[in-house]
Formats: sequence, structure tokens, C-alpha cells
Amino acid sequence: MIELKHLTKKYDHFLAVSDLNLKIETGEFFGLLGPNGAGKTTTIGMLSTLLLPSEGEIYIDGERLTRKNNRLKRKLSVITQEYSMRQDMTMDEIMEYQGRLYYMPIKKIRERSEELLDFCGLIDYRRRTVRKLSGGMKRKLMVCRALLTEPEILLLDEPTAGMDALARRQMWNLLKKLNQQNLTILLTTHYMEEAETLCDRVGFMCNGVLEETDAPKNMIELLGRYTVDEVCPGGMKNHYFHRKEDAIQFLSDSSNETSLRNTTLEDVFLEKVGQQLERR
Ligand SMILES: Nc1ncnc2c1ncn2[C@@H]1O[C@H](COP(=O)(O)OP(=O)(O)OP(=O)(O)O)[C@@H](O)[C@H]1O
Repeated sequence: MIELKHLTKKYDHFLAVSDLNLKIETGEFFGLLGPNGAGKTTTIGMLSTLLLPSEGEIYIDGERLTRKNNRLKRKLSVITQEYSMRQDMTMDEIMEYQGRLYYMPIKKIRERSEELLDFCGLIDYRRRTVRKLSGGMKRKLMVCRALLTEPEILLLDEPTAGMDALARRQMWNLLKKLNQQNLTILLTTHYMEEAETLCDRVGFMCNGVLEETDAPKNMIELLGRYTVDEVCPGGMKNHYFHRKEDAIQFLSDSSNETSLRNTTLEDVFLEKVGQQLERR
């Protein structure tokens, strides 16, 4: 279990993450959502111990996480937004290099690499250099590399940023399969559909503050499962309804162009975070 207690990060006097309290259960898939600059990457940075909190603590399975606690740090693996891999190395070489960094026996590195590259659908490309991989393949390779040391928790900062629709879905399937094997996953994303599809729970962050956490389904239920989009003279308006009959009644009463659809997590996000952003 991951536990963040009063986690706070200041860059000089700028408060990037403010008094963040959050529990993520073992085996949970958690999504941290928020607009640009909300403090998501900073939170991942503190969890990976690359950044030191200004205040507060992080506990993993009840034990306090510090930079010096290598045994505890090995329970976590992080995938950042940058492709931090040598262009001239093959997949096999990337994996071997990583394993050696962690003093893994070569036999174990080879066995585990084979298993992971196969699991991620990369085995046929294992002798290809990073330079010749597509963006999606590079991201999957980063997942393989992060899992080599058999972590229990995977932290992913925008794992599908810039990916095309097919590569994104392949990554979703991969992350789902890993989570089904009881890997705890914390990801940040700007894609609400991604969070709605993958996450057991999501948290909305805005201006360094974690506003709300819940299952996407619950958030949608609370707002209203049915949305009517109405084209008004001033722009598009959304109306949310708990009962389909009420939404249909609204449609027939409206003189504007209207359409009925299911409410999505994106609607919830725009309702909650969008209003705060408009005030900025
Ligand atoms: N090294 C730094 N020094 C000063 N300010 C920083 C530093 N890193 C981040 N910030 C600021 O902290 C705030 C949070 O940044 P962070 O990168 O955590 O946001 P984010 O939610 O990950 O954004 P994005 O979705 O754009 O990646 C931003 O206002 C950012 O400008």
C-alpha cells in the first residue's frame, strides 16, 4: 500500500503540491488527473525519491520511504515522460544494462527480459536498436525495463502521451494485464478516456491540491449518467440527468439543437476542474 501523508513540495516559494493525503491499496490502479501544472509530475517525482518533499511523508507498506532505503525503493519503478534510453542500443542491450545496474545475475536478466519482451509483444524486435523503434514500441520497452527488477508498484507519468489510437490501446491492454497480476499502478494522464477505462479510482488535482478521489463510475453517477448537449446562441451547454426520462423530456422541450449521450469522466473533469481553470 502507498500512503501519502501531508505531502508538500515547494520550489522556492512556489507551492507545487500542497498537503496531499492519499492511500492507494495494493493491486489498485489509480489515476492522477489534472490540467497542466497541477502538480502530478512533482508528486511522481517525490514518490520516485528523485524529488525530496518539503513537508510530509510517503509510506510504502507501512514503512517510510527515504532516498537511502534501497530495499524499499526497489518495490517501486518509475517511467517518466522522457525517453531515457540510448539510441544505439538494442532492446536486449537496454534490458541487460538495466539488470546489471541492479546487480542482477545475467541468467536471471536474460530469462526475465525474454519473458517481459514476449509479454509486451516486443520479442520479435529484440535486436532492433532504439533509434529504429516507433514511439509506442519505445514506451513498451520502457515498461519492460521498469519491470525487470520485479517491482510491486509501477509509477507512470503520461504513459501514452503522443501515441496514436492503436498504440494507446495496446498500452492500455498491457497495463491492464499487469494490474491483473496484482501490480499496483499509479499513472498520470490527460486522457480522460484512458483513466475511465483503466483506473479503479482517480484523483483530480488542481493548483497542487488533490480535490477529490473516487471511482470514475461513482463520479459519473453523481453528476448524472445522461448528458444532453445543447447548442445555444452563446455556445454549447451540457445538462446532466440521473434519469433517462428526464433527459428525453428536456430534449423534447428544447427549441435548440440537442443530443443525448452517456456522461463521461471528461464531463466530470470539465465540470469540476474546468470551472477552477476559468477562474484563473
Ligand atoms: N524545478 C522546478 N522549479 C520551479 N517550478 C517548478 C519546477 N518543476 C515544476 N515546477 C512548477 O510546479 C508546478 C507543477 O508542475 P508539475 O510538472 O508537477 O505539473 P503537472 O501536473 O505534471 O503538469 P503537466 O500536466 O503539464 O505535466 C508548475 O507550476 C510548474 O511550473
